Amino acid sequence: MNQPTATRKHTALPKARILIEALPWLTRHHGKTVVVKFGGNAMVDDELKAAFAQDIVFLRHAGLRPVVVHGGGPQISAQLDRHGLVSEFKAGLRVTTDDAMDVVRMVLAGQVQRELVGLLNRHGPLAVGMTGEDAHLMSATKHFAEIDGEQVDIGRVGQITEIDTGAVRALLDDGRIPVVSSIARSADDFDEGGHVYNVNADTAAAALAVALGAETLMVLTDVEGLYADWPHSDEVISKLTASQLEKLLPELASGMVPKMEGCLYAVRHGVTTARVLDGRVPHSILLEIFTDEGIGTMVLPDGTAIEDNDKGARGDEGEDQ
Ligand SMILES: Nc1ncnc2c1ncn2[C@@H]1O[C@H](COP(=O)(O)OP(=O)(O)O)[C@@H](O)[C@H]1O
Ligand SMILES: CC(=O)N[C@@H](CCC(=O)OP(=O)(O)O)C(=O)O
Repeated sequence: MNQPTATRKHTALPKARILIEALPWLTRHHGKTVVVKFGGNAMVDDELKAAFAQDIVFLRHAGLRPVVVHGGGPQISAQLDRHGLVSEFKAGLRVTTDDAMDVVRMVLAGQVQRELVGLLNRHGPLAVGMTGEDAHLMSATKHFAEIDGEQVDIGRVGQITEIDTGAVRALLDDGRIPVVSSIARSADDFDEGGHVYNVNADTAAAALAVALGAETLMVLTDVEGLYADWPHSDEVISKLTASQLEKLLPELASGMVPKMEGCLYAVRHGVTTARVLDGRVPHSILLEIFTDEGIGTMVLPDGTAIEDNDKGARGDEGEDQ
């Protein structure tokens, strides 16, 4: 009779330790806003998406204010393909014709966002989906890609000019979880209304994190973090400062460009840490936050001490050093 009780107590100890490890983090971040970008490449299967939703709901119940910005690049490409439209990227951004824009909007707002809202709301009436068009959340003008010093027209790709955080803040104050699709309303004078722009989701997440005065930006993708010498090596850079990242930017390729530019912009404009995490690892958000090990790449503002092999410093996010 006594034996099973003793065994139960014993096996519960590591779980209790994990919760205790999280206590300082929870205390410090209570009430803080965290923007989490869920990349299309990280939405590998239903189990991972459900685990992502659980992590976000956990953050919300732990007293944080999570905001989700989602991607959907591969999902858009698949749908364009079904419509017989080709996917072309320049400087990491999708060349977006007017026809492609309809598909982008349909997939992001009508498919990916709806699925995430549904998964989050399995846990209660928490998530509310919106795009940058709603309540003027994101306004944008036409963005030209810079390639070899030239400004290249890549269609209906937008550059965010203004963010009105009113609706997102109201939802957060109401205990909801905003789920944002990276489509912006046009702020161009020649557009008489109704026109929208396709904004890279990493860029949108970083801009929203800054506008909300978020504590943390987390970017979930399909690699372990920022590789030092991609594609030749899989050595992940675990921590780097804004200046160190700035020096690396010209060497980065494809989807990592807007991702790391976004992280740099965020930490240069008041966000305390920006992290790139492997979204293919189930519960990567909770692992990063609630254990001392930490995974992925952390970008810190300049002037923050980076102590290698200091696991405690990871958990503490470096602010207090
Ligand atoms: N230095 C680098 N470190 C890691 N990944 C890199 C690097 N440079 C380019 N990449 C590429 O960037 C991809 C992630 O960007 P992207 O495909 O846009 O993902 P997401 O859909 O999550 O936004 C990786 O899968 C990898 O192919
Ligand atoms: C302008 C531009 O490139 N927009 C992206 C928007 C979606 C996105 O960014 O999705 P991921 O985060 O999954 O890559 C696109 O059309 O693919």
